[in-house]
Amino acid sequence: MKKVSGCLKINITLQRPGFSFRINETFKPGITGVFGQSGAGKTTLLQCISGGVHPENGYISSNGHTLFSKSDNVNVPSHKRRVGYVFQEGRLFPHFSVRQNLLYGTRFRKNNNTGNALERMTGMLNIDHLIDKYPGSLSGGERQRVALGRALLASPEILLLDEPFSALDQELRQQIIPYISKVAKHLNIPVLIVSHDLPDIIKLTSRLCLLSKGEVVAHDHYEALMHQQYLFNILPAADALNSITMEVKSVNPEDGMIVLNGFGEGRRVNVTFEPGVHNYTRGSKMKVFLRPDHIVLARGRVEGSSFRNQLEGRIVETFDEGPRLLCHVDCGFPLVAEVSRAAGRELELQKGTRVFCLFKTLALDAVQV
Ligand SMILES: Nc1ncnc2c1ncn2[C@@H]1O[C@H](COP(=O)(O)OP(=O)(O)OP(=O)(O)O)[C@@H](O)[C@H]1O
Repeated sequence: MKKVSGCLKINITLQRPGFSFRINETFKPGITGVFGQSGAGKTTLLQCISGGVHPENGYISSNGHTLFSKSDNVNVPSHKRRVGYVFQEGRLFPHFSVRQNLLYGTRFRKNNNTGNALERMTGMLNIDHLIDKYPGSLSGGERQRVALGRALLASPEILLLDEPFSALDQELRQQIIPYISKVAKHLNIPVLIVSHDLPDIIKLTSRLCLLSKGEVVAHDHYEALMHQQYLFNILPAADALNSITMEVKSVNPEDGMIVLNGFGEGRRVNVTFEPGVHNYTRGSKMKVFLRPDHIVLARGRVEGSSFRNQLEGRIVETFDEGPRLLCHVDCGFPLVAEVSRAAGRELELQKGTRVFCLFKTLALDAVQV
């Protein structure tokens, strides 16, 4: 696949009855997760990039090429933009077989290794057995995988994925996620993913663009956004996840347990793994995910319990979220814990309170980075 490296620059406005869209952002090569409540303008953003919707003012450029410019009267038609667009429901050509749909994706390829690329793609997405079928006889998940393959085979300069995982079961998501990640790295192009599934997105990227009422309210790394109140105005608190980068300190295959080191002694976290399925080596980096409502806060260490992880820290901020209280805890690295307001009151949890964050190893989800 040809390596291209370039930014997607967008500075546009668009007016609809009751909705103003205004965006001035640069998307670097790599994956950016696009989040926002329903009607925030996520699909409008993707459609402006693909050429399906025309902004009223401004410009869009990709890798230094102008796709749209009001002042220069440029508006490259959709089919001439090197944009791969994968929709929630796939949108394949119904009268084409899977093979023909995939080959349609190769029409812009300049080299002649189409057959190899097709074979690699079908193997990777587990669709080789479907190659002679027609979209009408495929399941939603199968259609989605073919649509993804078709978009990638076109060697796009920009890849847009609109809710790409929603039709896939958990197993297929886990298969495709690393593949999307690998492709994004290899192609080195901007990839924008609209998804409501935060855990899947932050396994792919930590870069998020948050939209609200047609405007970008934040474009930053998830770890930084996690500690901003406005993330919780957009995301339900239950969807938020702690994401911590740690290092493997020791591996114990007998117990299926790895010990990870955070920052400094005493900041160790135990994670389970399946020996034989995953191989971890000392010193490798891991990303650990932990839901705020899977953390128990205690005023002291709890003896004689099954909690393998008890991290001491201090509350740096609290946020009222209706019946819940979000506590931002500094325990060498930042953690957000969610408790009921009643529990917060009884334990007198407030800024400065010393607490222990307790969580089971099984509450953690870890991926190698
Ligand atoms: N073709 C259209 N004509 C007029 N208004 C539209 C059109 N398409 C979308 N809108 C409006 O533009 C706004 C943004 O819509 P958009 O589809 O971009 O939101 P979204 O963030 O993708 O929402 P969702 O998560 O529900 O898909 C909404 O107020 C929507 O009603």
